Amino acid sequence: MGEAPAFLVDDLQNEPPNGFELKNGTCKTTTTIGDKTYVIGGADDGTLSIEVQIFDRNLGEWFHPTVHGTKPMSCKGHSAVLLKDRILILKKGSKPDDQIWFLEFDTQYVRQLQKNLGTEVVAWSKGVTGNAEKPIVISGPSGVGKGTLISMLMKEFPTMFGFSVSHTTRSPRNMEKDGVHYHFTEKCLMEKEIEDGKFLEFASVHGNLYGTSVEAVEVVADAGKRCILDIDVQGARSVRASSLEAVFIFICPPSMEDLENRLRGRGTETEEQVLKRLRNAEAEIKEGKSYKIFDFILYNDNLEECYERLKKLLGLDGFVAAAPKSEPREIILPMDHSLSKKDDKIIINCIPSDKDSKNLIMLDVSSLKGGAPGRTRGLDFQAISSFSESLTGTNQFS
Ligand SMILES: Nc1nc2c(ncn2[C@@H]2O[C@H](COP(=O)(O)OP(=O)(O)O)[C@@H](O)[C@H]2O)c(=O)[nH]1
Ligand SMILES: Nc1ncnc2c1ncn2[C@@H]1O[C@H](COP(=O)(O)OP(=O)(O)O)[C@@H](O)[C@H]1O
Repeated sequence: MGEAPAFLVDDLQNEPPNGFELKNGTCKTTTTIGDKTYVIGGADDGTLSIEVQIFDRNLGEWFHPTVHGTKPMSCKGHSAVLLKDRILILKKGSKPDDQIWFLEFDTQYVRQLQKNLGTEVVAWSKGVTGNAEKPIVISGPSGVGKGTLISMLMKEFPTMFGFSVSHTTRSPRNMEKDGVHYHFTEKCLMEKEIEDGKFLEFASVHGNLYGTSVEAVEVVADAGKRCILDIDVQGARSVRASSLEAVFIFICPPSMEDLENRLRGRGTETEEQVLKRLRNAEAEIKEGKSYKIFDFILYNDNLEECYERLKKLLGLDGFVAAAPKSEPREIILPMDHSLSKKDDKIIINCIPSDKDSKNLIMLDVSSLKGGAPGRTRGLDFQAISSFSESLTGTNQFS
């Protein structure tokens, strides 16, 4: 709860329209939803983040909501447009990949947090154009050949697939590099990050903590690649229960004897660790074969044959590795622009710097996907030089 500056209370009690930019030099906007006005803007305390305050018009009181997600860095100004369950923020004078953000106030993620915490919650997510392909979850007992198959796939299709780098509290093996094979971390640090909602899933496996951070999956999609997750059966179950749509593949050994030989042959575990992994393998194989979690089971008997079957089920048999995908389209929003909204289309009217430039940009928000704690994907941009009468001239934010 806090005191509002007098000028702000005056502004707010006059019921400003949504998207209203407060004229006090603080680059703040207001958006009213029911009895609450969300004031969004750069912090006045010299920090580089955009702050959110809520003015409850009924009570005439201010409060700070609990803020989740990745916060945007401060900017020279922004515009705000109210959508169904989130506020679209267009940052002015920012880099193309940092212009569009969403402040969620009524998404499923926010509602769940509100229920758990019993406080007012908002969550930030960054807006990204285009969609991500469904991630591929690969599971199976230790030593079955998951890592080997994933390496083969990434080697043959380097521009198509990216690996989700998990966090783990186990120690690195000889050849393993931090940030490449795993993010090697401390238990207390990882537990704190799990509590902060930074993990999509986590599990205790063979006596260590492993987990997939939301960021690990998002950075792969940001690079325009399909994400591969190498996680245990418990983790696969958690992802299956989450909102992330994925393809689930279980890799099964031809026999326990083969599994034992591979594990021992790899020579990366102590005898005690080998025995623990073999004990856990029995339950994992039972669950994997039950088809409750997995869409496909692949038997890794002959490695080359198994790899061919993996490629086939991913639609890659006979596929010639493609040239790198083109860079995502980018549009630079000028500092000076005005906005209008009709249905799911937002028209950004740019004040042109030269007369030949296209001065209308249409932002389509009809197919938004995802959101906090990750990115909001599915945005589409189109530069247009003119637009139909029915859309221009409106200056309403609804
Ligand atoms: N739940 C979960 N399991 C993971 C994650 N990363 C790795 N694992 C699983 O943890 C288990 C042990 O992995 P690791 O220590 O690399 O040993 P390896 O499987 O014998 O190579 C394997 O079943 C992995 O699939 C993760 O982020 N989440
Ligand atoms: N089909 C196979 N036949 C024989 N050895 C295999 C096969 N697939 C993998 N291996 C070997 O088994 C060991 C374990 O494979 P790895 O990919 O590390 O398993 P995981 O990642 O599932 O723990 C490695 O030494 C690998 O070279």
